[in-house]
Amino acid sequence: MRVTLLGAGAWGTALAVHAAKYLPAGDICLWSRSMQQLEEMKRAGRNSAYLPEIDLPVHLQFEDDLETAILRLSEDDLLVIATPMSALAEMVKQVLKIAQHPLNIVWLCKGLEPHTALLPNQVVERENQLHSHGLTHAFGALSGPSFAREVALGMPCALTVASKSPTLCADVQAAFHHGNMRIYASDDLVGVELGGAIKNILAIAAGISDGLDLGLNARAAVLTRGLAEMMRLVKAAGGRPETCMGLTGAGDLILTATGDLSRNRRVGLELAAGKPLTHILGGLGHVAEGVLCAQAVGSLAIRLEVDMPITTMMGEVLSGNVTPHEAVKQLMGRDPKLEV
Ligand SMILES: NC(=O)C1=CN([C@@H]2O[C@H](COP(=O)(O)OP(=O)(O)OC[C@H]3O[C@@H](n4cnc5c(N)ncnc54)[C@H](O)[C@@H]3O)[C@@H](O)[C@H]2O)C=CC1
Ligand SMILES: O=C(CO)COP(=O)(O)O
Repeated sequence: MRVTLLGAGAWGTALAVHAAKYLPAGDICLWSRSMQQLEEMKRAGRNSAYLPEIDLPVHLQFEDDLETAILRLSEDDLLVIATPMSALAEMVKQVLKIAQHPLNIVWLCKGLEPHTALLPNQVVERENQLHSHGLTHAFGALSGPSFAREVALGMPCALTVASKSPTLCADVQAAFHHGNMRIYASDDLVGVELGGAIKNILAIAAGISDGLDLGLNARAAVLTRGLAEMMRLVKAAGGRPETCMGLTGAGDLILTATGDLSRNRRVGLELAAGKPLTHILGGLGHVAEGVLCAQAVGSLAIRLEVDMPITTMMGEVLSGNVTPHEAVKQLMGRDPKLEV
C-alpha cells in the first residue's frame, strides 16, 4: 500500500517515519509546501524545524509537487492530510481538484474551523460538495494520544481511526497498525473529532492550573469536569458520549494535560507565568490548536445550549478578557450543582 502524507510538521513526519519502517521502500511519500524544508530534509536526513532529534529513514520519499504526491496513489492507497486545522479546507479543496479517481483520505488535525465552528469532517464535506467532480471518496479522522517525538522514536502508542467507511478504517490499519502502534476503529466521527478539539483547550486549562501552583487536586478537578463538558457537547452534537472515555477523549486528555511535551499545556503554563499570548505562540514554533478553537467550541456550545464553563472560560482567557487568576476565582465561585 502506498501512503502520501501532506504536511511535514512534527506529526506528519513522525507518522511517515513510523510507516516507513513497516511498508516497502518507496511506498511512503512526504509532501511539504516548502521546497527549502524538503531540500534540508533530503540533505541532512532530519526535519530540523519540526522534529529535530529524529533520523529520517533513507527510503522515505520527499515531494514538493502536490499533483505528483496525489497522483502516485491508486484507489486502494491512502492520503493523509497532516496539516493543522487552519489548512484543512484549502488542502482538501486542492486534493479534490487534482484527484482523478476515488481516494481514501484521512486527516490528523484536532480542532474546529474558527469562523464557522465546523468539525473537520463537516469542513471536508462542505469542500466535497463543491469540488468532488462526481467522485466518491472515503473520508476519516485519525486521532488519539500521540506525541510525535515518542511515535518517531518507535515507542508504544494506540490511536483511533473514525470513519463511516469500514474500508477506510481497514486501510488506515493496514498502513499504520504495525510494531508499537495499535489502531482501533470507530464510526463515531463526531465523538472522536470533538474529543480531539476539546482536550487541547483543557490542556491549556491544566497548564494554567499547574503554572499557578494550584495543586494536584485542582488539576484532577479541571480534567474531570472538563471531560464532563466534552461528553455533554458530544452528545448534543450527535456523537456518542462514551467515545469520550476512549483514546481520543480521556486518553488524549490525560496525555496532553499532564505531559510536558504538549504545546497546548505549555501555552497554559506560560500564560500562568504572565507571558503575553503572542509572545508564547511566537516561541512555540508549532501550532497549538486549543488557542485557535477555544472560541469556536464556545460558540458551538452556545448554539447547542450546552453548559461548558471551563472551556468557555479558557476562551475568555485566550481572548485577553480575563486573567488566569480571575478565571480560577470565577470558576470556583460558581453555584453548587449536581455532578452531571
Ligand atoms: N505533534 C503532535 O504530537 C500531534 C499533532 N496532532 C495534530 O496534527 C496537526 C498538525 O500538527 P503538527 O504536525 O504537530 O504541527 P506543526 O506545527 O509541527 O507543523 C505544521 C505543518 O503544517 C504545515 N502547514 C501549515 N499551514 C499549511 C498550509 N496552509 N498548507 C500546507 N502546509 C501547511 C507547516 O508548514 C508544518 O509543516 C495539528 O492539528 C495537531 O493538533 C495530532 C496528534 C499528535
Ligand atoms: O495532540 C497531541 C497529542 O495527542 C499533541 O498535543 P499538543 O498539540 O498539545 O502538543
